Amino acid sequence: MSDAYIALADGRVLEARARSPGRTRGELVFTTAYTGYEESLTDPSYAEQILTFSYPLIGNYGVRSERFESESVQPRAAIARELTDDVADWLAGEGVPAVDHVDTREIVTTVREEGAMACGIAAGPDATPEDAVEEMEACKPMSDHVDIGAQVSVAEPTVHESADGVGVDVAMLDCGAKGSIVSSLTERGADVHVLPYDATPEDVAAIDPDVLFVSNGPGDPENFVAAQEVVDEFAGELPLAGICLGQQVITSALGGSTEKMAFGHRGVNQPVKDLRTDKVVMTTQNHGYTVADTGPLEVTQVNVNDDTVEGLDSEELDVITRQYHPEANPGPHDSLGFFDEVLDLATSSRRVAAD
Ligand SMILES: NC(=O)CC[C@H](N)C(=O)O
Repeated sequence: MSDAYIALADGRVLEARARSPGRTRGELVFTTAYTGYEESLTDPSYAEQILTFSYPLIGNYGVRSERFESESVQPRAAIARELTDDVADWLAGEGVPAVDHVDTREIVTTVREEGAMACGIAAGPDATPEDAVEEMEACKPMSDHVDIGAQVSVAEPTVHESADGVGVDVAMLDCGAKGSIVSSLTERGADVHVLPYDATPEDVAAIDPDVLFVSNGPGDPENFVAAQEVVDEFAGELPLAGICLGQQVITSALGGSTEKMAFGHRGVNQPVKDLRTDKVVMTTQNHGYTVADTGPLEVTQVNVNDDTVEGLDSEELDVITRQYHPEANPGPHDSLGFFDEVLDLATSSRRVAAD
């Protein structure tokens, strides 16, 4: 007998097995990643979403906190064909509902055909289909989470110093930053000054940084109004860099725009072509919005599957951004050189300014 229910916005209720009890709701999305489940489940960009794994077995190499991207589990719930006890116990300990023994192919096909949608879950001995439907009906569209940054950002500025400093100071607007983005910069010798998502231009100026970096983050990039204002203030004055939501926020701030995709890109084998070299690399991705109008920025990289914007640069404004995740663990690491380019931008523009 089923003890878990998944209610979809199209009216269907799927039966499942409760692996971590509770009731919740969120935007239903899927990832095709077959590895990196600890990283995905702690990626702040999944806030307010219910994450379905299309790979059938999740948890086969345990759970280790060294691999976490943040301190807590970020999606509101997890769905898989089969979750190991390691993952189920971890999620239960964190109070995050999880279900398995469900046909995840049906969920993936539905999301591919109908788009990311409202979803409700009820799991546990007393769960009913009506509970799941009630949750689904209370689910808000992602763009209605106007202050989602507050859920995932640091509350106070935090400095991550590099062991082998090269004298580069990065001011990072933390819109829900993954730990690997910070460590990819400190490993290359940068000191990273992490600021709350709603930091002011004065907060950034006080650091006197060599580059302003906008992190990844959850939800609709147009809701990150304060970050857009900071970018607008420093455009042309400081080099700008960003990943995922960071690319979207920088583009909007400079006069471009973003739009919601039908179901987004979430996985570890998204092919990206660099238009300058014609080289294609494999990338990890997790986004549901995309750049629609690039404003003053030049498209340097595109997705081979659907031509969406993957990389933007501006020599004039000293901007370099990526829609995908060069830092992703466990990988692929084909595009890690992005962080070297960010540091080059920070140091070369400083030299020019000093001349
Ligand atoms: N990983 C991210 O930064 C995601 C950005 C944004 N929330 C999107 O879904 O497109």
